[in-house]
Amino acid sequence: MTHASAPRSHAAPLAPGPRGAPLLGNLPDLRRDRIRIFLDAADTYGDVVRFQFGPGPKRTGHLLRHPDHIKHVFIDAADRFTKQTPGVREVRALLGDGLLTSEGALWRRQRRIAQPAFHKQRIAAFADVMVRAADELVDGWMRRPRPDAPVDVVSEMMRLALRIVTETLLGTDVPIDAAATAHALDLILADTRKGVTRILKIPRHVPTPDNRRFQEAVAVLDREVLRIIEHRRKAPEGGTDLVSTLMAARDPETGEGMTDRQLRDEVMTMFAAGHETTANALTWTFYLLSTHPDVRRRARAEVLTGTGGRLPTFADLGALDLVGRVFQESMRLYPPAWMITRRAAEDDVVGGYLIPKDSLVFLAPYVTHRHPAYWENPEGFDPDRFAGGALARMPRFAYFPFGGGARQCIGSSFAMVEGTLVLATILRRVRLDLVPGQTITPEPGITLRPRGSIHMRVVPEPPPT
Ligand code: HEM
Repeated sequence: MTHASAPRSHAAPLAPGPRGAPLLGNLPDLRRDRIRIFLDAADTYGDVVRFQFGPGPKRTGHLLRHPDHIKHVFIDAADRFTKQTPGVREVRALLGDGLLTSEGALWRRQRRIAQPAFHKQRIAAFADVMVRAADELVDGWMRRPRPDAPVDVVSEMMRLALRIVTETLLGTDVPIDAAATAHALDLILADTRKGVTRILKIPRHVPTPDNRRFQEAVAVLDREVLRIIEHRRKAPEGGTDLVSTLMAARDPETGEGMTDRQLRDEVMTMFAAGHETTANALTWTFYLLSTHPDVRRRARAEVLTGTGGRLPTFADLGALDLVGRVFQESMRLYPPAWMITRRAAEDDVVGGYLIPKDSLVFLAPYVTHRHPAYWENPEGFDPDRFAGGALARMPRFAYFPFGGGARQCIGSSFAMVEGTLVLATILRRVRLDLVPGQTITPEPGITLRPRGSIHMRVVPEPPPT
């Protein structure tokens, strides 16, 4: 079996795929349950599956499951694929032309400017903030009249990750209106989710009730982001946080700084991309630990021995091997960026099939992370599958929760450190037990959230000795 992906060829056949309705193709099915349809289609048709959302290549999408095909799109043929996709068009209404959505020379310049804020030393300096924020979250739970009353882990993790990203990257002690921000983001994400698969596209400027609500929510976030920027402007020169770095950056050719609009787009991007994803990963992790008490017990034991019972630090990360693997395995089963999309800028051939110019490719960590050729018992939660550097012995893109190539997540190390330290800090003091009777299902939007809330009871652990 060969998975080599050759350059353009018009002789290549179209990929197989499920038959759809006459006009809308597979769109009605995908609107119903994208995850199930993708998994079933890959089982039935193999590593390259074609979906049709209407007539023409623009309404054609290819699910690519094989690690070599993922590498082809991210690395080998990266210049043949763009981010001109429905998802990016939707999030651009909020993020403008920030790092996640821009392309070409603008993206290259912005990435170069932002990169130093994510160097290992910087992340080490953020570790204390991450641990303190998580420990204070537990303090808050314990101070309630009934400390063991259930909490909604979805919103608690969102609040925590929002605090961490604002206090570290955005370098601000401006109190963010967390409730208003979370509400606005919820609304925007829900609307964006609908937008990607909406059959009838209504332009954003048409004042429908949905569009009005969307614009109001964007205005709430704009207000918070502008507060951060104004606060930075008033601060003395020479801050080392990301916002200061972006403000101080000068174009080497023109000597010009970033416009207010560009600054707003970058801060909004970090604000949104820097907390939604990590919060979802943490939420899924606590859910999985509550359903696998043996793993939870082992992870807590590691926290206590690895740190001697005190609060964890950046230097402890090496001793938190299992905790890190728990986070990795949780992102295998529930990758927050569950599907990454690109558009073919020219005809290409992947796995022997034609990928016509203008059609889409779907790289879905959710699907590849369950590829039966690479993962034993793919639906099982088993952090030990990552033990002993197992990942290094697998094909590079069998696991890719942070994407790959030049557009790989800039915050991946930040997120791994945050995930591991937050888990260790919380596991040290409490256990989160799933309140029975809830049906937990993933909701595939731009990110993979649980549908609704997840209520969990906070159970204090014996104090570390
Ligand atoms: C568990 C947490 C996270 C996951 C799973 C995740 C996932 C991803 C993925 C898959 C991409 C690539 C998207 C694509 O190729 O289209 C990406 C890009 C990006 N992520 Fe993350 N991310 C996480 C955390 C973060 C954090 C903490 C930050 C910032 C503080 C961040 C900021 C960004 C930015 C700015 C980009 C765009 C990079 C570029 O195109 O140059 N992410 N992320």
